[in-house]
Amino acid sequence: METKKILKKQDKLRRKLQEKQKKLEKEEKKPVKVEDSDSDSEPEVEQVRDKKERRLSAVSDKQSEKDNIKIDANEEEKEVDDKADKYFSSLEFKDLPLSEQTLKAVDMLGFKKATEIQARSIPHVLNGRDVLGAAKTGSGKTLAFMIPAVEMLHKAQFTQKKGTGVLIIAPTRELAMQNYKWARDTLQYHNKTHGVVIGGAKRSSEANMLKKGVNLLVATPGRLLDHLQNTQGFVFHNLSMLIIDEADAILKIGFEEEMNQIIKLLPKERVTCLFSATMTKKVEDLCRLSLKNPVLIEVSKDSSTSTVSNLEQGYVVIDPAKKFQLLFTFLKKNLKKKVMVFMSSCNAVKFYSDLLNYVDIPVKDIHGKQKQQKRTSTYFEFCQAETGILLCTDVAQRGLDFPSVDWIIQYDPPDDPEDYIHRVGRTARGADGKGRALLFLLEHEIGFLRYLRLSKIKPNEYEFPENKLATIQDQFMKLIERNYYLNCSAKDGYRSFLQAYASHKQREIFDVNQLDLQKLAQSFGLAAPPRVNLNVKVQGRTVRKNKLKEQLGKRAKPEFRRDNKSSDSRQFSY
Ligand SMILES: Nc1ncnc2c1ncn2[C@@H]1O[C@H](COP(=O)(O)OP(=O)(O)OP(=O)(O)O)[C@@H](O)[C@H]1O
Repeated sequence: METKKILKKQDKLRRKLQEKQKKLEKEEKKPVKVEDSDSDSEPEVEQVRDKKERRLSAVSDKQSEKDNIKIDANEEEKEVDDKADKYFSSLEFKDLPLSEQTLKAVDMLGFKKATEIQARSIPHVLNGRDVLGAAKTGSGKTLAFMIPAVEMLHKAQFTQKKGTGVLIIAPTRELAMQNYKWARDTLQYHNKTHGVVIGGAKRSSEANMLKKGVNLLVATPGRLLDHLQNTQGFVFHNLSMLIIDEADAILKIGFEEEMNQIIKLLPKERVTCLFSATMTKKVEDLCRLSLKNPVLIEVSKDSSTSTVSNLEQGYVVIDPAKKFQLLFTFLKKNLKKKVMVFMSSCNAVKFYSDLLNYVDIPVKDIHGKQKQQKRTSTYFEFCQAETGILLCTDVAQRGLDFPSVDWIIQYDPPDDPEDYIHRVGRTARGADGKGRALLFLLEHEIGFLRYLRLSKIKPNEYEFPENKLATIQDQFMKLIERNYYLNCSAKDGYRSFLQAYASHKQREIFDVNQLDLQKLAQSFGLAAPPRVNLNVKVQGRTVRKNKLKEQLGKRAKPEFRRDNKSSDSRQFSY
């Protein structure tokens, strides 16, 4: 019932978007001759494709990850082409060889023109080519694979008996649910069956559904492998299309082994589409394993920025003791906006969520330690909300399409520039999406800006005058001192923050030894840093640095349990 309500609301939002899009098109038509740009762009697309294809085979010739990155970086420096930033292509969906049912569904969704990534990849997939795709956040990658997937089922006249014809694998449960929603929308005028299997959901009802025959299946890797291996009557030998969404995130989370096993179990004769924001060594390995002679489609590769142009981004250098004060002041001023706040650990999200709700700043939270039901309902609630605050870990960083988010706050730093891009990509989505992002940095973390710049991310420095910060620190500390529950929660949050910090990917910048623990504790409302059972340096006292790093590193290892292969337990480590 709830899902129906949500879908209605989302349809309303989509209609709004459609109106805006029409307006935008009208404006676009004035200065730009679409026909001209189109006729120019065709050969260019081919050229780009040839070049990329050559590069892809070079990659499969076991070129090292390092070399590959170097080549890309050099090209990026040379070719600065902002034209690649345009959102829509000149291709209309009606010009594609699509079934009436799919065209009707796309029309119902309010879409007329294909985005760049859609225009470039749909024709290839329709022709049965494997595709390796990359484009900026919010550029419409989902429909780029969903439309040909649905068309394939239609053309092959898939019946329920034939079982699964299309399989879409996504890294997180929320992204799987979102993909499933797109699948349902795109399939609404076809008579094909569809379903979703995700960790945390009831396995037995999923198994029953699979036995009946699910033509288009969306899944997270752990649960999928479980069904592939253990669900009798799950027919997947007719699989014709495999889609791997956010491949780099799937591997980053730790699903490499599952993915290898899944690929081994699936029929070899199929079309495969793999979408990935970054080409890491692991993604290359997965490409080699799963794709056959793919077309590489990269949109906006040569753009001067890695983030979308409608995004205003800034950073602020903040004293750790004032971090929460700044967050509080910001949220208080933006209660009528839609804001996402990223933190580095589940316990920190939990603490700040408890605290803010306690002091009457209503916030929702999403993190990997919650039950799936709670995660799902929060996800849908925030999708529907026109305003509101969501505190989250990186579990909400990838692919999620929350409509109209105004602000992305990175209260704790991301792991790397890619994570930065995905976090800020939750705003300024779609053709006319606008948004703002703010990164909190401590003094010793400023070096991270250099990494961001290398990845073509150039946030501006923002300043927050101290006298404008809400004077809440004393009350905050008193509250944490007196309230037993909040006190325990604060200590857990503090410990988890430290562990996350100590396991940071770029430890030379995010160096745990540089943290002023006294001040850090204050940002959790604690008068003194709690014992973490580690010899952490407290204000200037250096304590066996190497040993500390070793200990922190050991303790801070992700909580992945190798023995729990069949559930998506790794998602809980966020
Ligand atoms: N052809 C289109 N015309 C107008 N809007 C579109 C079109 N295709 C997609 N959109 C809108 O763009 C938004 C982003 O789409 P989508 O979630 O597929 O992006 P994405 O590229 O997968 O982003 P991310 O990298 O963050 O996962 C959606 O809200 C969708 O409604």
